[in-house]
Amino acid sequence: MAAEHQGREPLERIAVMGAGSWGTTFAKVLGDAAEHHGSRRSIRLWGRSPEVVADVARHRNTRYLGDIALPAAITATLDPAEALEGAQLVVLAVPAQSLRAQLTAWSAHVPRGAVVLSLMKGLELGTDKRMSEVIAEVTSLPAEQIAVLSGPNLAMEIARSQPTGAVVACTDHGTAQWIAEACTAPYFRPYMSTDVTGVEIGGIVKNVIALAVGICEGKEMGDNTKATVITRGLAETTRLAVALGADLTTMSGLAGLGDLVATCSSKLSRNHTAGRLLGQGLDAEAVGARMTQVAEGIKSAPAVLELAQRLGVDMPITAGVVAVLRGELPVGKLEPLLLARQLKSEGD
Ligand SMILES: NC(=O)C1=CN([C@@H]2O[C@H](COP(=O)(O)OP(=O)(O)OC[C@H]3O[C@@H](n4cnc5c(N)ncnc54)[C@H](O)[C@@H]3O)[C@@H](O)[C@H]2O)C=CC1
Ligand SMILES: O=C(CO)COP(=O)(O)O
Repeated sequence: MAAEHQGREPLERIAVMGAGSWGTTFAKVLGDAAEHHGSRRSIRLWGRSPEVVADVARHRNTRYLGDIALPAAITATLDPAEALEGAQLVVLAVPAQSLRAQLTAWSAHVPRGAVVLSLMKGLELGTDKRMSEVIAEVTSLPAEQIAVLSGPNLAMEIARSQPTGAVVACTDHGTAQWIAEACTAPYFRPYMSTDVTGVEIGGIVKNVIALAVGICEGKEMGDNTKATVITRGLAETTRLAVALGADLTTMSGLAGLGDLVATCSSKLSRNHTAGRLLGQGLDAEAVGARMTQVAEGIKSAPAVLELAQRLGVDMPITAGVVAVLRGELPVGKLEPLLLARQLKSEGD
């Protein structure tokens, strides 16, 4: 089926770089999808922990996914070159701030014809680049070989085969379709888009807004407050996305509103959890020490704010979260600061 698009061959050899909660879960999606379609597929998962790699050989990743069974198509290795050899699709699922260094080390092993798919939801500190931009810089691959996937995709729910949607975006529709077909599983429904910027910005900024909603929860505020932060959070996400050339409709889709709602309401979300701890009075350092998995919003928030300021985009919730993270604003002052802003029309 995939061979019908752009002359691409069926997707049989995949490397997934990153054996944390999302990398492992997405590998499972790809394995279950192949099984469902009766296709042959080899999925090589690269991990940096010998314990995790040994566990995956027993079809488990207990550290991240408890007793969930992994499909037989998944094998694991500590050797990035072995994972990448012959891969038609290279899936990246490491923390955003570590991507540039890791991909630089791996890039000689990325097959030239491969498509690289980012699962990451972070903005690079210091450059304010999206992950697709970092991938393009490091690998020099053309845009039609770089794709992103985002949406309301809390890994643990998907690992338990609970149904969800997602968006695969690539400037080349055929590439997006090739990937979407390859990851369509009975519980996973991808949609396609060519709006790479919008899909990435939705995923990046919702983590910052989830920190803000978590703060509200930590301070035991009610649902009106949280709904207001979510809605105005979507407004500032949309302003930034549109200023960067994204499509407005992406923001009301799964990678915009969908992911924002999931992350801001779920106890499974690491960003939401980190926000709750901030709201309870812990400082950013203490929160970081408590987290065992990446909460991308903590590092991405200052980059989002810098990007917005450079573009002249007003992002008051993001600015407040950054001030709290930097220890410049006591968490108790965030609410009065946001409420005391000058009156404006809702559409502005
Ligand atoms: N977990 C989820 O529900 C979802 C996560 N994402 C995104 O996927 C990306 C990866 O997230 P997760 O797999 O959840 O993270 P995680 O914290 O569960 O796992 C990260 C993995 O990267 C590895 N790693 C490699 N280099 C690292 C380094 N320098 N520092 C730290 N870890 C390193 C870790 O060993 C671990 O296997 C993030 O950008 C996240 O926002 C997106 C959708 C859902
Ligand atoms: O991106 C996610 C859900 O779509 C996961 O959110 P957290 O990284 O906050 O856990």
